[in-house]
Amino acid sequence: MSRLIVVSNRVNPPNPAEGGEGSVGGLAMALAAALREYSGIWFGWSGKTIPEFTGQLNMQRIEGVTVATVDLEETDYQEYYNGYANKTLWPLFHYRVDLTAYDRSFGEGYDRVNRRFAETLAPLIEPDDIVWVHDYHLIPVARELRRMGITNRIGFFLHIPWPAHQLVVTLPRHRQLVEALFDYDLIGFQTEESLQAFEGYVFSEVQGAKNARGELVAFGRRTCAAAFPIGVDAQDFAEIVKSDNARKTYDRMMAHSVFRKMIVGVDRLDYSKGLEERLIGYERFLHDHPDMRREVMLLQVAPISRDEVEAYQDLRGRLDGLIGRINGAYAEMDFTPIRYVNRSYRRDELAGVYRAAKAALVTPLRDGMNLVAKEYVAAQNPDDPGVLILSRFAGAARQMKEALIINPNSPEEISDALERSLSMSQDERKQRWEALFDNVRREDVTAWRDNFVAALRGRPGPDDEGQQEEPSPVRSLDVASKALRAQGPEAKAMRA
Ligand SMILES: O=P(O)(O)OC[C@H]1O[C@H](O[C@H]2O[C@H](CO)[C@@H](O)[C@H](O)[C@H]2O)[C@H](O)[C@@H](O)[C@@H]1O
Ligand SMILES: O=c1ccn([C@@H]2O[C@H](COP(=O)(O)OP(=O)(O)O)[C@@H](O)[C@H]2O)c(=O)[nH]1
Repeated sequence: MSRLIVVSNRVNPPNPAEGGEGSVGGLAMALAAALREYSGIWFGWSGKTIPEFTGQLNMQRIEGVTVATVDLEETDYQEYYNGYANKTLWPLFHYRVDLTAYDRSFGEGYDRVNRRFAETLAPLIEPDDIVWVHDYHLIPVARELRRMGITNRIGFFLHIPWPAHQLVVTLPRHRQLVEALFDYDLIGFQTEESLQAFEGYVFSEVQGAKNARGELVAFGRRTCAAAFPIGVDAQDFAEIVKSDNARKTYDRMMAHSVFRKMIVGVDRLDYSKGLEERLIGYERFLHDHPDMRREVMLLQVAPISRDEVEAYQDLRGRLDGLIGRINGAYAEMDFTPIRYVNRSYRRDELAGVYRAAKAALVTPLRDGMNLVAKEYVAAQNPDDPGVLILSRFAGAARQMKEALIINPNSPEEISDALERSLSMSQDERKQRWEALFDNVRREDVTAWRDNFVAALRGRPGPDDEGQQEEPSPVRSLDVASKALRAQGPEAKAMRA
């Protein structure tokens, strides 16, 4: 059986010093779960910087997975991670052109680090391995590996939205970026919407087409693109919620919210998460429902993220002000409307918090998926579940239609949804939750991984005929979709 080599900027080895938990963020959580059943290698940045890049690999064996990390130079970190990844691509792909910085040095740092990643990774790749690269930090990795003669199957998954064509073209080097994606055998997106936006760019900007096999053809190459919505390890989460730590947290939260219904929000402190809009919606609720004020409290967990980037520092300052204003206006001597914490919590603690909350506010302005929405559902008590309030702009909204779907730009919609969720009958809550949980359980992280890997294995290998074919304008069924439909038992057999 060939090995799976996973490549991502953020690598999440469980840290014994943190009680077995790794870093916060959906990608790391999902990959840790996805790799558990595969014998493979997880390659990426160590999270550390050194004065000069050495390419020295730090290898560790953690719970059956070989983790290989590399340190980056401080300039790499500034230009590639803080720069091109988080000041250019992240805001642009989340529709924040106003926050997007186009600095040539960022692009150079991005290319350099991608080359360094590829050069360090290449010696680890064996002929039968399949390589799966993750997220916007690492789009050019396949191009660099191909330049070094690596012919293995290489797939790419984008965890964040692919934006509309009009936004992509604002990027000075948009063509090179998209061309680099054509060095992958398979490109995965979170949603059909992102897939269509990507195809829209290929058809109208670079005159690409789909061939009779449903492959995208452009730049004299062909690839396959499809949507693979990521999920959570629902089974694992349902177990975690029964653990001692989760129960203790649940009891603590219940004791702290006696006579009150707790509403919860859990997000990295990021402008894409719609935290300001959420708080303004909650303020509107407090204003419009004086009778319910003393019945509720909002717990917002917001671990600091990317704090060297100005837009994140500014957001933090604005949130401090906004929360101070709302608490100042509505607090009583024995009641604080918003409890706000900037530290991160372990999964088992979060599971207890989710279960104690009567409603969850997940209100991103744009989000690739949003795993918190799925974790909240997975953690509920089936006999007395809470209500999920979910932004229509989260990728998760495509699958979670039984949530209360809102537009986060409307304080009234948030306020109305809060009122509705807190007065919803148990029958309605159960009905909605059952449908949501069914989806969270079926379309979990294992299905996501197996579907992607099966589709990637189904792609023609280097020795197959017809790699460079002429585009034909026929738009037919997606090859990846066919692979997905065919993959049930095959995918199971692929687990190591
Ligand atoms: O690595 P960081 O800079 O600390 O940021 C954390 C991660 O944020 C983003 O997560 C995305 O992936 C999730 C799982 O697919 C998805 O649910 C969420 O909507 C995305 O925002 C980012 O894409 C990751 O690369 C980061 O590691
Ligand atoms: O204090 C915290 C806050 C968040 N998370 C985890 O971070 C992930 C956030 O993923 P999501 O897809 O919602 O958003 P992202 O941060 O990846 O954009 C989820 O698995 C959360 O459980 C965590 O472990 N501790």
